Amino acid sequence: MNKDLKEDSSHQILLVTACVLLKRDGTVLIAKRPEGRPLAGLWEFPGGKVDAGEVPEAALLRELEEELGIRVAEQDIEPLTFVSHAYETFHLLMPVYLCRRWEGEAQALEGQDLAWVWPETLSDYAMPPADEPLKTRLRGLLDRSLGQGT
Ligand SMILES: Nc1nc2c([nH]c(=O)n2[C@@H]2O[C@H](COP(=O)(O)OP(=O)(O)OP(=O)(O)O)[C@@H](O)[C@H]2O)c(=O)[nH]1
Repeated sequence: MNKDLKEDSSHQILLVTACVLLKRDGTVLIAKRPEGRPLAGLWEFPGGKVDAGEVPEAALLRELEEELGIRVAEQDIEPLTFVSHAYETFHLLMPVYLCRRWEGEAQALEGQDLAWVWPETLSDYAMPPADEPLKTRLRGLLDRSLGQGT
């Protein structure tokens, strides 16, 4: 373990779930964090913190309903990748799921801007530092996942 990792180990791990909602046309949903919140103005994948006593999948389904008003069944989310990123004051551990089927139309229920974007254009959007590696990784992951025809 290098020195930086050791120092980071004193930080609290924050477990946050995120979702790549993928439409049939190949676009994915990103949401802009509203003013007044940390990292305001940055685009991110829908999701949020896992509450104490909650399992990540339940947290994700709850957040998707609260933030976007869509209902997702647990069997319709699948693990896609994860992010492990050291922020100044906490260490983010973020499982990222893929979802291709949901009920309802995504609405901005928390005052956030929403955008359906092509994965290859994610680099045009300012995202939190933790999401930077996802911008390039996602395209390959989605190609592979769709190639499986699941
Ligand atoms: N949902 C989500 N959170 C992300 C992403 N990238 C990233 O760094 N985060 C960080 O993960 C944390 C999620 O916190 P949040 O404030 O959205 O969680 P929440 O919806 O439960 O908010 P709350 O504290 O108001 O209940 C924030 O520190 C946010 O910056 C991402 O792509 N999606």
